[in-house]
Amino acid sequence: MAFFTHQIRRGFSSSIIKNGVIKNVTIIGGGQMGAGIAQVAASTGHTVTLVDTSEDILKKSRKGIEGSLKRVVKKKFADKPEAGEEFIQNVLQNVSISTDAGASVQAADLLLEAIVENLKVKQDLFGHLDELAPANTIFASNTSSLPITDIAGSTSRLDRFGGLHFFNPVPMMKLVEVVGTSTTSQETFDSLLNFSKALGKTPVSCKDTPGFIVNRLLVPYMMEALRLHERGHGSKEDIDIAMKLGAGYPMGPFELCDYVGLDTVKFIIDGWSAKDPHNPLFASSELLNKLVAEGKYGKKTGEGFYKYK
Ligand SMILES: C[C@H](O)CC(=O)SCCNC(=O)CCNC(=O)[C@H](O)C(C)(C)COP(=O)(O)OP(=O)(O)OC[C@H]1O[C@@H](n2cnc3c(N)ncnc32)[C@H](O)[C@@H]1OP(=O)(O)O
Ligand SMILES: NC(=O)c1ccc[n+]([C@@H]2O[C@H](COP(=O)([O-])OP(=O)(O)OC[C@H]3O[C@@H](n4cnc5c(N)ncnc54)[C@H](O)[C@@H]3O)[C@@H](O)[C@H]2O)c1
Repeated sequence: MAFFTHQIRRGFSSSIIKNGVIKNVTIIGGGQMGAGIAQVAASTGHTVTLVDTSEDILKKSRKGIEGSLKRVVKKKFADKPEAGEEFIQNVLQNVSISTDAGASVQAADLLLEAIVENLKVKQDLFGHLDELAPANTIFASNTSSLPITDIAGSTSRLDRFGGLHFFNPVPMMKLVEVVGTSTTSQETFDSLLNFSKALGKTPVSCKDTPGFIVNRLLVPYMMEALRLHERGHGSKEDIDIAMKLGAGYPMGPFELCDYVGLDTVKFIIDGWSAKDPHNPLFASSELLNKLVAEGKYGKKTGEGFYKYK
């Protein structure tokens, strides 16, 4: 059975979002976040098109979704393996993949972006898709740190643009930060909030401030752990153990940096530092810069602060 089709559902000539209820979702970026969001949206009955730049990347996204679904099913259908397998097939049927963002947005009630954490790249993507997408398609970014207002500025749909910030790993993390700008309409904000609930997540409402709520607190903490290590005040292993056993965190800060992606952590902190260079919370880390320069981005590349199989 074909798990995924490469066909775009051309039967829809344009998005037909009804009463602000999001059903068809196009996700741009099939990395750890995009694939995770696609999985959860498809698992909750949404029709998903996942877009990335190459077939190879999308094949990897598909493998990741299948692997994650198997883990979910192992628990959810522990004593009903056949029902579990059926669930997986149904979810996979809800996901199409494509390398053609313009075509895949034609039927989208929601266009959700989860590509690299770079303002210019995000603006270019949204600016381009704004011209191709139906007028009523809602646009949202999963950015970790960039102002939604700045990203939305590349489009002409300022009232239909917001932030939807998910957490990694998406199938496990319950929170979604829903971000409204000064121009996001109440209707759009409500649609995004209700979509988060439909995914089984708990949404919180955030202002368009750097890092929203979680990252504004979490990223400075992670960076301070790196700097503490650089000052020679603790090994990365000891710092990780300390924060897990002494503060009850599921992962230590070095493990978490590797899990998030060191490239993403660097994009976040460099962006904030450029805007507020004297803020010591946003100071850089030589160790982080070195690892990123070496292409060691953490778990997703097989090595970061730690090595992964
Ligand atoms: C920077 C960004 O903008 C914002 C962010 O996202 S910041 C990062 C936020 N995320 C965090 O802080 C994550 C912190 N870590 C955790 O919560 C936990 O370590 C964790 C949920 C990732 C894993 O749980 P843990 O008990 O440590 O490890 P593990 O034994 O691998 O997983 C337990 C179960 O979780 C489930 N699970 C974990 N990852 C999963 C995934 N990707 N898909 C499906 N299920 C998963 C599985 O059921 C797994 O059981 P299994 O091993 O039998 O399959
Ligand atoms: N990693 C996290 O913990 C986390 C959590 C929440 C939010 N975010 C944010 O989500 C976004 C994605 O992060 P990620 O960790 O999934 O990154 P990732 O590196 O795993 O995936 C990014 C994907 O986007 C694709 N891509 C890049 N440019 C593209 C384009 N123009 N068109 C289509 N696809 C393109 C890449 O090929 C890649 O597959 C970033 O903005 C990041 O800040 C990350």
